[in-house]
Amino acid sequence: MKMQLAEIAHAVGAINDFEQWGSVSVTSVAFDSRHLQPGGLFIPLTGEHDGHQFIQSAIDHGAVATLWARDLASAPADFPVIQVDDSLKALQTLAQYYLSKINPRVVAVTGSNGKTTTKDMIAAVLSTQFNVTKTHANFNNEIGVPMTVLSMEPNTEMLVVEMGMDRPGQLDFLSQLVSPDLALITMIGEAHIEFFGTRDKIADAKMEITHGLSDDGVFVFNGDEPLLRERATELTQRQVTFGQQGTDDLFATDVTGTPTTTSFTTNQWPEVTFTIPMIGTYNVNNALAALSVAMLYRIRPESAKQALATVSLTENRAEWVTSASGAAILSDVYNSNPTAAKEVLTAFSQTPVTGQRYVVLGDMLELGDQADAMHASLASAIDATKIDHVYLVGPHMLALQAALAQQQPQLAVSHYETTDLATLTVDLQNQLTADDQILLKGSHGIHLEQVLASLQDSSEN
Ligand SMILES: CC(=O)N[C@H]1[C@@H](OP(=O)(O)OP(=O)(O)OC[C@H]2O[C@@H](n3ccc(=O)[nH]c3=O)[C@H](O)[C@@H]2O)O[C@H](CO)[C@@H](O)[C@@H]1O[C@H](C)C(=O)N[C@@H](C)C(=O)N[C@H](CCC(=O)N[C@@H](CCC[C@@H](N)C(=O)O)C(=O)O)C(=O)O
Ligand SMILES: Nc1ncnc2c1ncn2[C@@H]1O[C@H](COP(=O)(O)OP(=O)(O)OP(=O)(O)O)[C@@H](O)[C@H]1O
Ligand SMILES: C[C@@H](N)C(=O)N[C@H](C)C(=O)O
Repeated sequence: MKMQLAEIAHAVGAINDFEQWGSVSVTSVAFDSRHLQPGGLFIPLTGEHDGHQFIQSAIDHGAVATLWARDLASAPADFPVIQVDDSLKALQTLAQYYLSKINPRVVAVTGSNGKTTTKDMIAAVLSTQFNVTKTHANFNNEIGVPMTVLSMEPNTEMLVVEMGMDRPGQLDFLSQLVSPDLALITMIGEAHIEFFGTRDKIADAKMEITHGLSDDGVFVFNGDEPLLRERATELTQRQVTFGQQGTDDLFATDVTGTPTTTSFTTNQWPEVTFTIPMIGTYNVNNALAALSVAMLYRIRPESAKQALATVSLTENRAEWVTSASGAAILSDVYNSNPTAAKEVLTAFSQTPVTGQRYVVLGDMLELGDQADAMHASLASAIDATKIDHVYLVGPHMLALQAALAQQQPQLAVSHYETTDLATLTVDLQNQLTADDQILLKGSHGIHLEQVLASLQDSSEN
């Protein structure tokens, strides 16, 4: 971005006299002082601590100005300050102003699973024809979405923004903030069901992404999900469905896979075989979502094919890496919930291996009073004839351990507390050989990425 401080001050409704600094040029924003770039505007937010206390760090990292939601007397002397009532609201207001200034077409993506993967795929296919800005990593909430908007270069033509939620009303706010031209829902699972109770209520909350959709906008969704089909009938906007069934506008045919790629054709372009660098039929759905957007924005299928084949994906989403001992690790450690865990367990169990197949499953969080039943249900995706040892982490996984003991008593199963990742790591390091493969899957809060890092670290093995 490139704006003068006077323009920013007017946009956010500054309550102090900023005129003396009006010509200061701002080229980026950051809410973490450690991420400030020279020319940046510091936006102090309040988390466990108050961000205002890091103003000197922000200045040291190159900040040329700061928002300030505290008394001016506490602000740094002789430094450009824009005083506001609420810095988070100011961030969001500034983003809305900047969005109207750049005026890109906006594609908004949500869903219980697949948001980040689909966002990356959509950005890849659109980038063959447009200047695209997309959400960085998983920046998808009331802080992440405005940060994404403000990361746009002035020549941005398409903004692909991921929207997350774990409470009703959050997507309504985010959708109204960016007024999408295209709203997309990948699927309805069980993520954060603790705060909703049923998948119906999750579907209601996900549909909020259409609240900011323009009248001539388009709603794109997984047509294989009845909860979405029935809710889509209430919309007046144009709709496009994708999925694996012949009733969808865009559906896959002839799906084939290898451990590292999945290929498919579609009803819309039967002569074109698409290949994605990912395991799992579920990722075909993410690619179909992206191809639906490509179709709507008239991207040539050959261009979309090339873009998907070389898509740059966010790490730790069914990503193959190698352990220090040479074993193949399927890292799916960013997050977990029942649908996601079953999908990746099924895909992993089908990959050819010369050695052993191991699975590490961390607790799935935010499932509420359904947690134990949902953890036990993973047993249906674990086949003792294909998996040699299951390592479980967390209190909820005790329910799965009990289910496996009852249903497949011959299967080797170990359980660890969430505070016991070091012991699990040593046990795995002692077990893994170059012929083996291992799946790591668990909720963000279980931090299996620590186990992953240790397994990859040759100095530890
Ligand atoms: C409020 C905030 O800023 N949080 C960020 C903060 O975390 P924390 O509270 O621990 O900060 P501190 O108390 O340490 O510091 C307070 C502030 O001071 C800043 N600061 C600190 C030290 C320093 O030296 N200099 C500083 O300037 C600091 O940055 C704070 O602003 O810091 C963490 C580290 O930087 C951030 O990770 C944290 O950011 C939170 C998680 C956040 O929301 N970040 C967004 C950009 C984002 O989109 N993050 C996504 C995850 C979003 C997510 O979880 N989505 C859910 C669905 C939506 C749920 C929604 N209800 C929600 O709450 O998010 C999903 O399922 O996908 C991401 O990073 O992946
Ligand atoms: N279409 C899908 N259907 C079911 N599961 C999926 C799908 N896409 C991805 N997953 C699973 O969800 C995991 C997370 O993928 P991704 O990060 O793209 O989703 P997300 O919605 O952004 O997740 P989060 O909300 O946790 O950030 C994947 O590693 C995979 O296990
Ligand atoms: C990443 C964050 N949005 C999330 O899903 N947190 C839950 C509790 C988790 O850690 O899985």
